[in-house]
Amino acid sequence: MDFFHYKDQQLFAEEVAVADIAKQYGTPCYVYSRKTFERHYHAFTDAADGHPHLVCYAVKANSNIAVLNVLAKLGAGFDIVSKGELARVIEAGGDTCKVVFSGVAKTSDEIEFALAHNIKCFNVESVAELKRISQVAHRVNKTARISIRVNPDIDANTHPYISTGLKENKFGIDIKQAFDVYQLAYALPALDVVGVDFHIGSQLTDVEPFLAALDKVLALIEQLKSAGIELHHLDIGGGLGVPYDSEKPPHPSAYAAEVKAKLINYPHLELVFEPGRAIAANAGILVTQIEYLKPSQEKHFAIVDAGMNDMLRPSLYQAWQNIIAVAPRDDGTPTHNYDVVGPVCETGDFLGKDRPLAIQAGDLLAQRSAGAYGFTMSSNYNSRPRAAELMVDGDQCYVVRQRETLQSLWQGEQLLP
Ligand SMILES: Cc1ncc(COP(=O)(O)O)c(C=O)c1O
Ligand SMILES: N[C@@H](CCCC[NH3+])C(=O)O
Repeated sequence: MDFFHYKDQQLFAEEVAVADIAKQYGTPCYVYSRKTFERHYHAFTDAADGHPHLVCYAVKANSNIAVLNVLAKLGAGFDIVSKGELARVIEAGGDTCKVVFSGVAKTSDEIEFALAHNIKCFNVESVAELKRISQVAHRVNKTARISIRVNPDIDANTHPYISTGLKENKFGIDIKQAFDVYQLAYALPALDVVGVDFHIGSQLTDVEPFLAALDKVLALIEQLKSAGIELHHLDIGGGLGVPYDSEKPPHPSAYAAEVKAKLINYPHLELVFEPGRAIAANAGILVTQIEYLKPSQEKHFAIVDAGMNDMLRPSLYQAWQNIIAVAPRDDGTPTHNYDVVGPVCETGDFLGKDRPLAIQAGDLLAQRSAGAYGFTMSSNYNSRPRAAELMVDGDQCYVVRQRETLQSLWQGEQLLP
């Protein structure tokens, strides 16, 4: 069941017509489905059932506080990468004791803030960071729970910009050095070594790289065990892909089943997941209106009111996301292959290329799979106010972030005296 579906030639988000949302709140806008967020979260918790687990939703995918609140109410934990994301989790009513803190550049201020909120664990990405966490925790008289994020040097077979588990990537500590780093962690004050972590990349469509990384990490766990170091949790990161096009990533249940099979001898090792995209991507669409059609000898352009500042993924990663008509026409309008382009003054400003569409100026389009890394990667480039975010829940639609005002574009800026 897709909560974005057609009824009487009209696209609906749950029980609300997307055209009505666009009419009331304007375009471009992001429209999310609460039920989809809930279903995707439960896909992970159901899949992990039978093994101790915690699903820490990766806040970076979609950090709207209504989204975080929906997940917090289901008992989710959160994977954060900044003080700002932790502040959002707190604002959304999330339980900070279920927060894991990833990222290569945690500042002392961020570490102190996270300690004050008693987070579950720091996923440590370098020896220098380990020492800093120890120092800060010692200074504020707290114990920091830590896990080493290892870099297993596994090719995730994904776009190079979102691959994170190769030697040449900046993330994690080389798994070959991990044993020594654990020894160091034991020797440093104010640290409690609780886990191990890896995250090898995003939009993985195959379970094999996860399992290859897991094998390496289980070997490390064994090595640590024989040295008397017993870990409480294993964090396998996020990264599970979604079907944007014809990809066939494993369902969370198939993925978790294979992971659980590997953990058969570790019934007490808590399994932590950090999914972002798999929960959020297909829980949202970006709705945009066609301003102009511009046929040229070479191309048909559909010029829409959403640009790369609203949705960066196609420009940044040449990512493909489906673009569909909100009200498909059956009035004989010809179908052409359109480049769907935005208003931003960049040649790379497009939502999709060569899309067969039967459209007229003024029509509404929806870009699918826009719930993850859509609004969170948006900007004010070209002084464009960021789009509104709306969440549908059954037959209700709520504004969960208002469209930015013009004044907000220069808020905090100052003229010289
Ligand atoms: C450490 C970490 N955890 C989790 C995620 C979430 O990844 P995804 O959205 O692919 O599930 C990311 C982003 O790639 C990440 O860097
Ligand atoms: N921003 C990326 C995912 C990056 C994940 C963060 N490590 C995307 O849109 O696909």
